Amino acid sequence: MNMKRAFYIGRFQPFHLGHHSVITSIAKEVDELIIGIGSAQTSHEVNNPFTAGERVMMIRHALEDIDVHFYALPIDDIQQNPIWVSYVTSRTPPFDTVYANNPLVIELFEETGVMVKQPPMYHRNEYSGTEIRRRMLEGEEWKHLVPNAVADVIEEINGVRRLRRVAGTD
Ligand SMILES: Nc1ncnc2c1ncn2[C@@H]1O[C@H](COP(=O)(O)OP(=O)(O)OP(=O)(O)O)[C@@H](O)[C@H]1O
Ligand SMILES: NC(=O)c1ccc[n+]([C@@H]2O[C@H](COP(=O)(O)O)[C@@H](O)[C@H]2O)c1
Repeated sequence: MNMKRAFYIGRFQPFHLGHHSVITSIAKEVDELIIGIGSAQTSHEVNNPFTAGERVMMIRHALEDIDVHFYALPIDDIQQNPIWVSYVTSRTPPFDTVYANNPLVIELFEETGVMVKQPPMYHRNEYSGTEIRRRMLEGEEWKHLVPNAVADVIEEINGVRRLRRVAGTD
């Protein structure tokens, strides 16, 4: 069995339609996709409102329509960048390709000889976690920027109220 397996990491605070588009494209190129849920230890912060478990739930429901076998795995941050790639690979199934746009992620993987592909950005001004959290805080429309399943999860966990409370605006 020679599976083509790739790794894609983000904080997914929240998982939005930009991520969904990237994963739809990657799914056409690989047999399996490992989705790393980065900074898994953080939640209840203005820039990181959702827990790792909530982000697992968002991804699981949002990808029900996508034809790829995926693993969504929470990955805590560590203090030492030089050993981060070993740390990641010790917690994931083996993979041969990384898809990333984060410059540090690209640098760390390329230094260890892993191939990194940079997916194109989709409507980056709107499909952005920062923009979606801003809209939630300001009471503006945001649900059209995430898969319907993600909007449902955020409603179930009362995510907007949490964000406003931790921001001190509620
Ligand atoms: N609109 C988009 N199109 C394609 N890729 C995206 C888009 N938004 C984010 N990405 C990529 O997805 C990966 C994970 O991103 P991340 O979870 O940090 O989302 P983000 O929208 O950049 O969040 P934040 O604004 O909170 O930093 C990164 O490699 C990032 O560059
Ligand atoms: N030393 C480390 O723990 C380390 C190094 C590089 C990236 N990361 C994580 O990878 C993720 C990258 O995702 P973003 O593209 O959403 O920033 C983040 O959660 C970031 O903290 C962690």
